[in-house]
Amino acid sequence: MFLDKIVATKQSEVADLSGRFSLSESERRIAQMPQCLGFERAITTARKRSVGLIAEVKKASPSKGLIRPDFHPVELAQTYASAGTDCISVLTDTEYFQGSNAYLTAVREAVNVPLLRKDFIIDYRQIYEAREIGADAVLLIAAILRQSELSEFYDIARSLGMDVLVEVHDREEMETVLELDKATLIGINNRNLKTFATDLATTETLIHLVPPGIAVISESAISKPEDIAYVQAAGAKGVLVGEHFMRQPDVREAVEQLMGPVTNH
Ligand SMILES: O=C(O)c1ccccc1NCC(=O)[C@H](O)[C@H](O)COP(=O)(O)O
Repeated sequence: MFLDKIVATKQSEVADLSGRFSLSESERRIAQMPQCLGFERAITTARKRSVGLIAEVKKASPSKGLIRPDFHPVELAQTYASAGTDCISVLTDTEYFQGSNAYLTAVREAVNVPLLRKDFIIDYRQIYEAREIGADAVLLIAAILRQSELSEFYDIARSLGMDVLVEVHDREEMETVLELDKATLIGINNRNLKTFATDLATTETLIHLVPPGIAVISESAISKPEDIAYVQAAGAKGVLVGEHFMRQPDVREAVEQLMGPVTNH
């Protein structure tokens, strides 16, 4: 299964990271960094439109291969920022998405928009690394973590001042996350990470399980205003969009066409 392959790659990357990671050194460097920008606040209470937008900087993917050959992460992030994007997701995985930690750091220096490190976190050291490279939030994927790991990693991220987007794709994952009673921001991924099949109805089916007070982001396979209307009607407070924007020559226009004008909510 492809997700197992990704996790195996992450295990070898983490083995490498472990060799150069010092907790005390990382804590010392983080203590000297500015505070994180409020990712969750930006996509929920402070969002610029009735549906919040996390726009993704994504060069390639396992399901689609190379998506944007002419790829300039900083320019893309600046365009997203000027188009009124609430948050930006930057893929840092190299092997499968042709992303990079350096892209996130460069984007951090160029825009004043909260940033999500989009990667496959399986070890606490990756959370410290996320903070050090400039992330304001991390993604925790329920499909690849035990409940105890979700809990531990959630607490570590929060202790470092970052917000957490906890991602689920099915009922069992949602129940695991809700039972934990920590997540205030849940991403429902419309893409099955094991088969790559996408279905927006995933958001509509799972959102019914979410109690009030938890904001839901509908992730993946969103490309039309009707898709936005559909997940909004289901109850999503925001969307995460990558491939659709990456395939457009004029990204700013694509954001405006998909999301409509900024209304400051
Ligand atoms: O995008 C993939 O092919 C993929 C495959 C395996 C694991 C994760 C994958 N994508 C991560 C994401 O969740 C998306 O990048 C994100 O939700 C944006 O989706 P989209 O708008 O469809 O690019």
